[in-house]
Formats: sequence, C-alpha cells, structure tokens
Amino acid sequence: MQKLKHVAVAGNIGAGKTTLAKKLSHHYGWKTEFEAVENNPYLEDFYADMKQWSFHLQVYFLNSRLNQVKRIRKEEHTVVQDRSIYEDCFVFAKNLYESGNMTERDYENYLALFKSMSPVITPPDLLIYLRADIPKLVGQIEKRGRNYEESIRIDYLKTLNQHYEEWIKNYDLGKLIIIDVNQLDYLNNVEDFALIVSKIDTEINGLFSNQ
Ligand SMILES: Nc1ncnc2c1ncn2[C@@H]1O[C@H](COP(=O)(O)OP(=O)(O)OP(=O)(O)O)[C@@H](O)[C@H]1O
Repeated sequence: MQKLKHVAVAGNIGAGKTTLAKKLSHHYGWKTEFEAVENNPYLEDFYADMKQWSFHLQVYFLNSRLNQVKRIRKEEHTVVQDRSIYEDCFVFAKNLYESGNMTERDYENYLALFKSMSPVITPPDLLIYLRADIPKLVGQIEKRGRNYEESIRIDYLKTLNQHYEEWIKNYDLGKLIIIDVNQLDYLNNVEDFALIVSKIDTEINGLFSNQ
C-alpha cells in the first residue's frame, strides 16, 4: 500500500504556505520542513539589489531545498514541506533570468547544477498549489511586515504568478491539488480549513485505493 510521505505546499510570496503547512501538520500529525528565513545570508541583500545577488541566493535555496528533500526521504513520518524545489528553479530562477536580473551564464550554470542534482530529487506525493491574486499577496506581505520585503514590487509578484501558472499547468510529477485562496481565511475560519482538508482527504483516499 502506498503511503503519503511527502506533501509540498506551493505558491507565490505571501500566498499563505507557512500558515497552511502549520495547520496541516497540527491536523494530520505531519512533520514540517520550513525555510529558515532569519538565517538566510542573502535574502536581505537580494531584495536590495536583485541583479547583484540573484545567483548567490538561488544557489543557497537550491542547496537548502535539496537537503530538505534528502531529510524527507529518510524520514519515516509524513512531512509537509513549505515550498518545493521545483519552484526555486522553474519559477524564481526562471523569472530572475527572464526579467534581466540573472545573466545568461549564471542561469545556465544554475540549470546545469539543478540537472546534476536531479537524480537525487524526488517529487512530493502530493503538491498543494495555493493560487492567489496580487491584492491578496500584497495584503498578506504587508500584514507580516518583514522590512526587507517592503521593496517587493507588484511587477515582481505578477511575473512570479505568471511563472507559477505556467509551471502548474505542466506539472505532472504526482498528485496535485489547486486551491484558490483569494476568498479563503483558513487561519481563522474553521469551514475554510475544513474545505481544504476534505480535498486532501479525497486525494489521500485516491492514493490508497490505487494500490
Ligand atoms: N528561490 C527563491 N528565490 C527568491 N526568493 C525566494 C526563493 N525562495 C523563497 N524566496 C523568498 O524567501 C522569503 C521567505 O519565504 P517564506 O518561506 O517565508 O515563504 P513566503 O514565500 O513568504 O510564503 P508564505 O507567505 O506563503 O508562507 C520570501 O520573501 C520568498 O519570496
């Protein structure tokens, strides 16, 4: 019987991944893998000057996310991961290159590194994509008030959203749930959270019954 081992929550900056991952961990008893924002040595510099720091930041995230994947694989419990490694490559790095914030040689170098790593990368059993429009993202980014995120431009969020949609349209590495979170408040509204849980339960049952 297949077991749900690795769940990843995907979505743009401020979509509410961390909140959902925490709530799912509490509800299902899953372990969590979060990105430690405070210890990131490049994030603040990156937001101040993307051109200068994009490559450094992407290599940092790639390595950090690969280590998460390796830990998840070893773990016998189910783990919910806050953002997948595919988003780093197919959304963030791609967006930086296409917007002129990463040079071609750096991007090619990055892609070659990603390719070398790919035999070790296993996809999540279930990917939950949180789809959010710009006003929702902006509202949530403002609410949490991280200083360095004040410089995030609407344009940046918009092109990230376009890359997210492109990536998710072609995503075929495992089970996928798409949740439009624009009208949801699963932190404070029990019914909104229950709606997400019921979608996940359906997928979990599907995983089991396929065996
Ligand atoms: N590969 C990446 N390239 C550029 N920035 C990234 C990358 N991965 C994460 N970040 C940035 O790191 C910061 C920390 O992300 P964090 O894990 O808190 O999630 P978030 O995107 O803010 O999501 P949410 O609000 O949905 O929990 C954010 O500003 C995020 O955009």
